[in-house]
Amino acid sequence: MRTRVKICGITREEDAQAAVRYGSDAIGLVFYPSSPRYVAAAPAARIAAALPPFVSSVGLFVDATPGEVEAILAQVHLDILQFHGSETAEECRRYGMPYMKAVRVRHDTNLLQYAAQYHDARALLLDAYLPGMAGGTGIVFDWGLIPEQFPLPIVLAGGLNPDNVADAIRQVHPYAVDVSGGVEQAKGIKDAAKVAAFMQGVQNAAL
Ligand SMILES: O=C(O)c1ccccc1NCC(=O)[C@H](O)[C@H](O)COP(=O)(O)O
Repeated sequence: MRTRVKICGITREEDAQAAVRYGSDAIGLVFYPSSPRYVAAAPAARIAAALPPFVSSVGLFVDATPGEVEAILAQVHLDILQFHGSETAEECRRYGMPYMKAVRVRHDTNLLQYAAQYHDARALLLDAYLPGMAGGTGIVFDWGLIPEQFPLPIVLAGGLNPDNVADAIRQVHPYAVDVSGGVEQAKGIKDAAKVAAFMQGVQNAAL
């Protein structure tokens, strides 16, 4: 099965269209006001509405209140929610929508315990741990910390780029890879050539 791709931190329609053009399966919209990749509801709604069928819109939240999430859901078509903070499983479930839980991995992280806790998540997104940063770090974590047998689909994130994504796929065999900084020209602004190179890297993993 082909490794799926999510390009996260999309703030502009042209970047979403480039992601789609080069074969991304999903785009991520960051609704975390402290992020340099934050996108407000109105442009996010336009970006999501312009996606073709079978390309998913993922809404990313970091410890947002239910009211904040509901306000986005009322305005933006989202296919799946991504919780990137310290949300409990109960908090992730409350919207009745498919969700992914991000886990920031460090040497003492018990990933199997997270998988049990968030057993109804569609996937666990594994990202690098960096104190003081919720995500989008551009840092690669030690993929050797991921158990070979894992009960949930894995979305591998953290410092992926066109040069390392094939190795990442060959080593981890994730369901999907997630990239933000590795395909940017500036924070929140994607680089179409890097997007194309990243997608080529994903394909190269299968060669
Ligand atoms: O992108 C951000 O600024 C961000 C801020 C807070 C939480 C999550 C954030 N981004 C998440 C992602 O873009 C991806 O899921 C992932 O972390 C990949 O980022 P990168 O290492 O830059 O490829």
